[in-house]
Amino acid sequence: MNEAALTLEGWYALHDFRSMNWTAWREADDETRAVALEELHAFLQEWSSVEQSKNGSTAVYSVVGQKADFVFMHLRETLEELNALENAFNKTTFAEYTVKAYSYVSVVELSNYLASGGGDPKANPEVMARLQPILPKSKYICFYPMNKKRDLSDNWYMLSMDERRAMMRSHGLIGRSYAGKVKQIITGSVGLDDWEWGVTLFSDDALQFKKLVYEMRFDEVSARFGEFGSFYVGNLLNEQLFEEMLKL
Ligand code: VOV
Repeated sequence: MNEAALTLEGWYALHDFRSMNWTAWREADDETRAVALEELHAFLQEWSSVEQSKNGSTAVYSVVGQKADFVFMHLRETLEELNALENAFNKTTFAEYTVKAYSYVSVVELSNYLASGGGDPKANPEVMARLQPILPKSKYICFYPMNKKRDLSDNWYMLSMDERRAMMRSHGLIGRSYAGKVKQIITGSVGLDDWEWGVTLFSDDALQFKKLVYEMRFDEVSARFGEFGSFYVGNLLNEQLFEEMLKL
């Protein structure tokens, strides 16, 4: 059997995409809308205190285009916590005015393709910071799921470790040239959701998503083996911006 890459897993991730039912929101009376906004604020504050105590992280973005209106990206230690928080949110009055648009379940993943040194990687604070990342609050987010191809002629999973490592090195070099411009969080989802990875990118310049993804299309690992799902792009929301977005 071919050699599987070794992976390290960190926090579980839930990308929860919602659309607003604007008709119902408009038809709600002022009091109901005020209760709904109050609940939304309480959740945003709770998520931010979880983040401050380093027990997880949450990023909130509006979504541009018709695929959704906003996304909550949550990172938590366990699937139970993710489940509890989505259920708690679904029980709110605010959630009654939202429609589920898409969701993605995965876990923060690092592979050993480019790993250096021995010892217990989880004893390394830099590795732990990558496995349990505090999500950047950059101006823009880009999310898409992807697979590596398993066709007869182009099957990633039939390549030797050395061939895959060489391609991942080239991938990493391109990625590194975007240091300071784009931050990536790769989450593995084999056995968890419909695609093999979730790719979440953060940047203060949305054009850098286009430039990075385009450049990677010419790199062998993406050019030959990359298969991509739908792309979601959005703008950072904080409590104030969320309220403005919901204002009628
Ligand atoms: C912002 C830039 C950036 C940087 C620096 C970067 C670097 C790296 C390194 C060093 C490594 C390998 C070790 C590890 O950390 O796991 C990876 C791993 C991975 N990547 Fe990446 N990637 C980036 C960015 C980046 C993008 C934009 C994409 C989407 C590809 C595209 O064509 O749209 C991507 C995908 C992945 C995936 C799916 C994996 C796991 C592959 C596997 O088979 O296991 N990635 N990636």
